[in-house]
Amino acid sequence: MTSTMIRASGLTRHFNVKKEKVEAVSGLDLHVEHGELVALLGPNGAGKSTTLRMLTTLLRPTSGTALVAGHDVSTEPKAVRGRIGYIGQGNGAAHSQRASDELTSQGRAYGLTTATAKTRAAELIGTLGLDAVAGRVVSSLSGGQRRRLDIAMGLIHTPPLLFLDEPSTGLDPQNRANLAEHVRDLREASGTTMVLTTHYLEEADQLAERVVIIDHGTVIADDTPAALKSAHAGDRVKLWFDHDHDARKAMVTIGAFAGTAPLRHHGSGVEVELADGAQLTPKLLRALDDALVPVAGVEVARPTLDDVFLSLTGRSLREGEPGAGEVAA
Ligand SMILES: Nc1ncnc2c1ncn2[C@@H]1O[C@H](COP(=O)(O)OP(=O)(O)OP(=O)(O)O)[C@@H](O)[C@H]1O
Repeated sequence: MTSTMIRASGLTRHFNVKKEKVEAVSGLDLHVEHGELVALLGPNGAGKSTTLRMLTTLLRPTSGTALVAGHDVSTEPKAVRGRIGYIGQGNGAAHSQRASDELTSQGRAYGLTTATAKTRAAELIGTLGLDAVAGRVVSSLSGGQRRRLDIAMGLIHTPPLLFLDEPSTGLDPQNRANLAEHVRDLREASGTTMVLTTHYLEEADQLAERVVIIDHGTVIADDTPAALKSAHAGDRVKLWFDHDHDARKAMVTIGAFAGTAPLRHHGSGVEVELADGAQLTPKLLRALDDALVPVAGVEVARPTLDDVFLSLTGRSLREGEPGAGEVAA
């Protein structure tokens, strides 16, 4: 049986910055069912954290409504807070308590008895792979361990709904993968509904069952990663040529072959989007051969969520990252 965990309608939040109105979130709608793992994905400043802060009652909406775990965030904030866990950006102050004690204290703060808090802390230490460091002071933990402790802190009172604001920001790829694995295990073991924000495309793709893409404070797409990719992006075929003039010549053949499919040209590389790359690439190579354009290399890649974002907005989520949008030679 499913039931609605979050129902937000027309959620809006403005900020006044030096007499100018910043519309951080504008008319955002979001539904999350019990047991789902949903990622809010979007570029910097898209409004993900502001959305999370409204859903967790840390910030009042300017307008719109949100029911979270059955309660209204504006009129029943206390009831909402008792039913959720929230792991914000940069939690985990450098406390001098031992990790296990920190967790037990947090449980006591939520009204658990000492015995229950200790049992629950031990369970979470096990699930999150913190056994080896449970007796160490929190300030001595690594970034990845600290982040897992943050998650344990957010789950100590066994909330049915957990919010994680950019849980893996600042972690290296290995720790990011490790954290993702723990989040998945936790969810499988407990059935906790989870909503996380991220600007890591791979994280959203691999971890979430549903990805809600946010841009300029509003939802621009909402579906499973696979459905988003098949609806908004085809396969990416990258071709390399020995000379720039070959690449330019190839553009003519490819343009005629692929019709209106988007083309990107960078130096001696060309990128083309084909609905079925596996089937059409050999035909494309034959067409280039017939046109006497020698191809130096080819690669067919399945679309990523970045391709989806690009197709929806004309921008890359990776803008600003080295090599973004280029076809490497
Ligand atoms: N307290 C605030 N005062 C003024 N402007 C704010 C405040 N909080 C957020 N904003 C602005 O609202 C917009 C959305 O910010 P938000 O932090 O929600 O984005 P985000 O998607 O979480 O970005 P990031 O991925 O960088 O964390 C940004 O333009 C930001 O500068």
